[in-house]
Amino acid sequence: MVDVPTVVLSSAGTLCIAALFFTIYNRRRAHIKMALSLSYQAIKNILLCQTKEQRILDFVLKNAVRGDPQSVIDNIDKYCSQREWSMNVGNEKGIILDNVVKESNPSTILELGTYCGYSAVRICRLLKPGVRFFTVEFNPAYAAVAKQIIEFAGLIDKVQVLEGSTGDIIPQLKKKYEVDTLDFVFVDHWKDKYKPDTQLLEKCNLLRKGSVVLADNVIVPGAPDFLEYVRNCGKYDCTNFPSFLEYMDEKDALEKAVFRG
Ligand SMILES: C[S@@+](CC[C@H](N)C(=O)[O-])C[C@H]1O[C@@H](n2cnc3c(N)ncnc32)[C@H](O)[C@@H]1O
Ligand SMILES: [Mg+2]
Repeated sequence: MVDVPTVVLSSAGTLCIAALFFTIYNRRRAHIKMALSLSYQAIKNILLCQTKEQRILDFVLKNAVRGDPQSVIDNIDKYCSQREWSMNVGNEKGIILDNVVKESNPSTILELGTYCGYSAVRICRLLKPGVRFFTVEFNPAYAAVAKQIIEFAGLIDKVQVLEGSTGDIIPQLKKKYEVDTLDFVFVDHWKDKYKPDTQLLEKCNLLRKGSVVLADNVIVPGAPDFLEYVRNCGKYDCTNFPSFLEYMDEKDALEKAVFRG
C-alpha cells in the first residue's frame, strides 16, 4: 500500500539533502552528480507516489534469486549504481567489510543503521550458524523494506531488526536482548552519532578487549569527531581502510577501531 505521508516527507527530505550537497559542494563534479540524482529521485517519488527504497525492494523481488544473499547484494548494487544512488555501503567498501568480519570471526554483532538491509545481508551471509546479529533502524519505512529484503535473502532467522534510535536501544541490549559483550560493531548511521554512540557502548560495558568497531563513511560525509576520539583517547588501536564512496568516484574510507579493554 502507498504511504503518501512517507513519500511526501522522504521526497522533501531528499530535495533538502540535494540542495545542501549542491550548495556546499557546488564546484565538485561527484557532488553535482549526486545532487542531480537526488533531485531526480525526489521528483520520481512524487510522480510515482513511491519511495526509492520501495523501488529497490521491487527490483530485488523481481530480479534476485530468493534465498541467495549474493544475488540480493548484486541486484541492489546493480540498481543503485545504474539507476538511483543510495546509501548502502556498496561493493568496494563491502569487500573491506567482508574481510574485517571474516578475520574477527564474531559471535555477537551490532549494526547501527540498517537502511534497506544491504550491509545486514552482506554481513550475515558470512556468519556461521548460531551467531547473533542485531541491526538498529529508527525509520519504520526503511525497517519494513529491510525486513522484506532480509527475508527474501533467506536470512531472517539470523537477523534481529531493532526499531528505534540507537541512543534508546544500546542501553537495552544487556537486559532486554541478553547481550554480554559485542564482538563486532558496524557503525553506519548518522555521522554525528558515531562518537556519542561509541562512548555509550563503552559506558554500557558492551565492548571487551578485542571488540572491533568498524565505521563507514569517515571521509564522506565524514565523522571527524569520531576519528579524533578513537585515534587519540588511548582506548583503541586504529586502522584506516581507504576506498571510495558507494557508487561514486569519490574518496571515502572505513576506520577499524579495536577496543583495548
Ligand atoms: C547509511 S544508512 C545505513 C546503510 C546500511 N548500513 C547499509 O550499508 O546497507 C544509515 C541509516 O541509519 C539510520 N539512522 C540514523 N541515525 C540513527 C539512529 N540514531 N538510530 C537508528 N537509526 C539511525 C537512518 O535512518 C538510515 O537508514
Ligand atoms: Mg555508509
